[in-house]
Amino acid sequence: MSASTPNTAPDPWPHVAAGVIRDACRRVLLSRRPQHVHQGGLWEFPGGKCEPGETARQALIRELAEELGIAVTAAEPLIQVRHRYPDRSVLLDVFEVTGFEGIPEGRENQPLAWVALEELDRHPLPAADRPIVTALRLPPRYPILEGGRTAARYQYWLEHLLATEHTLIYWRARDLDPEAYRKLLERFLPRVRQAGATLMLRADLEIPPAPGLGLGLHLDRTALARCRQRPAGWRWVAAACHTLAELQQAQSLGLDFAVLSPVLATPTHPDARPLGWDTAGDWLQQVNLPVYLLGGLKQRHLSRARRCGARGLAGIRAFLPEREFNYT
Ligand SMILES: Nc1nc2c([nH]c(=O)n2[C@@H]2O[C@H](COP(=O)(O)OP(=O)(O)OP(=O)(O)O)[C@@H](O)[C@H]2O)c(=O)[nH]1
Ligand SMILES: [Mg+2]
Repeated sequence: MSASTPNTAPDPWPHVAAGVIRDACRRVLLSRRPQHVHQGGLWEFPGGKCEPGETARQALIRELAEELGIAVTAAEPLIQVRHRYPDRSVLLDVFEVTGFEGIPEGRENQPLAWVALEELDRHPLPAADRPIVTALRLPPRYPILEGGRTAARYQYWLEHLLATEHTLIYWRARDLDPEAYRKLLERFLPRVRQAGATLMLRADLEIPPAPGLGLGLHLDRTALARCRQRPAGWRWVAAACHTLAELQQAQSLGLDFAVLSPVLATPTHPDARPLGWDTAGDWLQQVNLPVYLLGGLKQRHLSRARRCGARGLAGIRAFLPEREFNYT
């Protein structure tokens, strides 16, 4: 069910709207559930069940007025999560509240806490909330470094991305031989760490993990098919997916996020049949993973991608200066 579809009972997945509210320091607001209710005593993103005939957005606005005394003026979809607890199932429709009036207070006497994203692990949340926390820690854009050919151009592109505040970058560079790839990685690492960014590495080169260095692993199709459990030691592990079965495989392995492609036609893969927005949106509803959409997308497609259920956009050309691709 999409965020704009009114809720009609009976629903095997009771629909719940929840909101991520931030303060000026980017901390998020949690409230503690009373002991006697479902998942009692745990912290949660404020919200509650949709009433019959209500959309998730309407429920969000009503619940946050009732529970916190604030008036939501703007909210964007963050992620949908379907989760089966032993005693019930829920469909959580999570929004980032980007505008509100009033000061949040516990109108139902529930304790509130403003928590930095790095501190969220200290607040026990319901199991369904894990992909929500991951989605919050991931940025909306996932640039892919590819087609640079020379070390100098790759270095220039990396600096461009870091300077434009990209904090998650896929170091793919299939046009370099493994030796050149590794050498450049050594050169990039201090810069990436200094910028507080994460560099995702190709899985086929079998570079060992180095915890604490800001590195992640991006599994291509072959690596995903071979993978039996989430590789340990990486900040993030992601998978390139092209089918619903691959998205489901990434989810069941406990990977952190996926990239789904190609959404639109793209000159880099002229033979690949684009999925289109509708199929991509349909598949995204069936998994709980944060997913980036890739393939023929431009920066202007970000809000469409998010409405479709994606965390954001991945791209090669979309994040670099256009003229950089005019060389021959
Ligand atoms: N609001 C909220 N609910 C969550 C989260 N995670 C999660 O599993 N849930 C589940 O979603 C359901 C929310 O229902 P609720 O009981 O809070 O609903 P409500 O605010 O309308 O309360 P009410 O039924 O007492 O009026 C619960 O089963 C709760 O365990 C979360 O982060 N926020
Ligand atoms: Mg509630």
